[in-house]
Amino acid sequence: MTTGRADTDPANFPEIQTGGSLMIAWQIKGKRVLLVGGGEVAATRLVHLLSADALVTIIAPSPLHPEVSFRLQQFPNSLTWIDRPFMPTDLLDHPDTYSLVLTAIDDPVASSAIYNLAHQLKIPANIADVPSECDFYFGSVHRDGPLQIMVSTNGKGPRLASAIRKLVAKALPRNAGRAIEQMGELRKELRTVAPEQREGKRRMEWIKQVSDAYGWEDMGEMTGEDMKNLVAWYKKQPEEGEEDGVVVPTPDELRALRKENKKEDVVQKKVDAHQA
Ligand SMILES: C[C@@]1(CC(=O)O)C2=NC(=C\c3[nH]c(c(CCC(=O)O)c3CC(=O)O)Cc3[nH]c(c(CC(=O)O)c3CCC(=O)O)/C=C3\N/C(=C\2)[C@@H](CCC(=O)O)[C@]3(C)CC(=O)O)/[C@H]1CCC(=O)O
Ligand SMILES: NC(=O)c1ccc[n+]([C@@H]2O[C@H](COP(=O)([O-])OP(=O)(O)OC[C@H]3O[C@@H](n4cnc5c(N)ncnc54)[C@H](O)[C@@H]3O)[C@@H](O)[C@H]2O)c1
Repeated sequence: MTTGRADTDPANFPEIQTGGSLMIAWQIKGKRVLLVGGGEVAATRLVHLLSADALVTIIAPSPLHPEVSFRLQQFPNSLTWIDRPFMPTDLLDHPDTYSLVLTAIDDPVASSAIYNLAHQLKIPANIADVPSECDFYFGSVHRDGPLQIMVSTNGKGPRLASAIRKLVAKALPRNAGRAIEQMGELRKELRTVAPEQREGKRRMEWIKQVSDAYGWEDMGEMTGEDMKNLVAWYKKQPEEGEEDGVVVPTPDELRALRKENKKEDVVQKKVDAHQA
């Protein structure tokens, strides 16, 4: 956040340790990915790709790993299987088809050839187990609805990444994923009732206060009715003073509204009482 004051003391700026990788959440939904190989590692790649709603062409000769066969049945609209080894024309004849190329095959020579073709066509590629032929590495991923946590050791110790991922998952609040899902709903709802650009600052302050004031349990257990009451509360707030006028109900106040009748003036009364 800008303070309006030019602060030039480097001690106030984040320290930078170079030599890492760029950690991003790639929006691959609806885009096509080439996955070469149909074994155990290919099955793990499919878990990541399907979780991200990608479309996947799998090229691998029979037999497939049972999990890969299962995914083909489970996601017939997202997955296509070509039952043979990879051929260079798979890429050369389709230079604009694939957003991403992954290999998970037990053939280092074929792997390198595929990497070189992808490189030539400027398609990002991951060659499982060959860091020098990876434009990006996979990480160890924990998923709970919209919550996605990726642990990477930047190639130093994949098994340790897996161990850290398990530790992190254990330390999370029980319903973190659900609470985040609910927060997404609330943010969406607020943007529809207060879409104007000038509302942005107030809206953000409101969401910040809700995020800070509500525990994970409160957030996870919020009902549709609670959200309507919260949005009604927001709308009843005085607009003057922008973010300074923003007050959120406590979780108890919000729950109390459930039992009372749903007339808007009840919300108005509570807003007034809270601000008094
Ligand atoms: C995280 C995970 C994600 C996934 O693949 O889904 C992943 N490897 C996992 C497991 C795993 N892989 C290996 C073992 C055996 C034990 C060991 O060697 O430690 C185990 C552990 C096991 O099987 O228990 C063998 C291995 N892997 C690589 C090499 C080559 C090298 O390092 O040079 C070798 C040695 C081959 C050899 O020695 O011949 C390379 C890579 N593996 C990566 C990712 C990338 C770096 C990510 C990072 O460092 O954070 C990177 C660079 C490229 C890539 O593949 O993207 C997944 C855990 C998923 C989970 O359980 O949650
Ligand atoms: N990064 C990781 O997490 C990790 C972990 C373990 C193994 N690996 C590596 O990943 C690779 C695959 O491992 P796996 O356990 O899935 O092996 P696997 O033997 O189970 O599967 C290999 C698959 O590749 C297919 N294949 C081989 N040559 C092909 C070609 N030219 N075209 C298309 N398909 C081809 C096979 O038919 C098979 O489906 C190996 O190199 C292994 O060392 C990576």
